[in-house]
Parts: sequence; C-alpha cells; structure tokens
Amino acid sequence: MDAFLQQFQHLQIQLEDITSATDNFNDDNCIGRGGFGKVYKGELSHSKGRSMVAIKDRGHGQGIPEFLKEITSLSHYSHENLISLLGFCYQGDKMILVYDYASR
Ligand SMILES: Nc1ncnc2c1ncn2[C@@H]1O[C@H](COP(=O)(O)OP(=O)(O)OP(=O)(O)O)[C@@H](O)[C@H]1O
Repeated sequence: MDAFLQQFQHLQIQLEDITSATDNFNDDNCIGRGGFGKVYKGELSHSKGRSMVAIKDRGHGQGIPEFLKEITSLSHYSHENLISLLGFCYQGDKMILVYDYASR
C-alpha cells in the first residue's frame, strides 16, 4: 500500500481540502448518489490546478482493491470524452475519488 501511495503521490488530495470544499460533506453540496456512496460538488486545488470537481465518497461500500484499481486504470487515460480522475484521498477510513465536474 505504501508503494502504491508513493507511485500516485501526485494525485493525492488532503482530506482537509476535501472537507473544506464540501463544507464537511454537507448535504447541501451533495449532487447525486452512486452505487457506492454520495457524490459532492466542490472547488479545490489538485494536480491540474484549481477547479470545480465531483467528489465521490466511496464510504465502506467498495473494497480497497476496487478503489485502487479505479485509480490505476483511470489515471492512465486522458481523453476528451472521458471524465478525468483528478485525484484521490485515502486517509483514515476515507476512500474518495475526485473527478472533473461535468456540467450538463
Ligand atoms: N464528474 C461528475 N460531474 C458531475 N456530476 C457527477 C459526476 N460524477 C457523478 N455525478 C453525479 O453523481 C451521480 C452518481 O454518480 P455515479 O453513478 O457515477 O456514481 P458511482 O458511485 O460512480 O456509480 P457506479 O455505481 O456506477 O460506480 C450522477 O448521477 C451525477 O448526478
């Protein structure tokens, strides 16, 4: 796990940044619910600058292997039709994925 986190260090986002971007996971910032937990909207700084992002709180619904797999596979792709993964947070018992915010 340490080796993994080191390899993807550039994608790591601090939990306190996510907490402040979502106003401590306030329901007012919740924009949807996926198969594994709530999705929040917020603005934060990440590997590509500062922008509006979609924050997926994986909670305990998803296993660690699936979480890591999502990071390894998505971080390899960058395509205009694919929403990019901007970062992740694996701190304490939190497993959070951060994507480009897609407005519709
Ligand atoms: N990148 C995004 N930008 C804006 N809104 C998003 C984004 N990703 C997800 N959402 C919102 O959150 C809702 C749930 O997202 P989604 O179904 O992708 O969650 P998930 O947990 O990844 O689901 P899955 O079970 O398919 O993995 C979506 O319907 C959408 O409203």
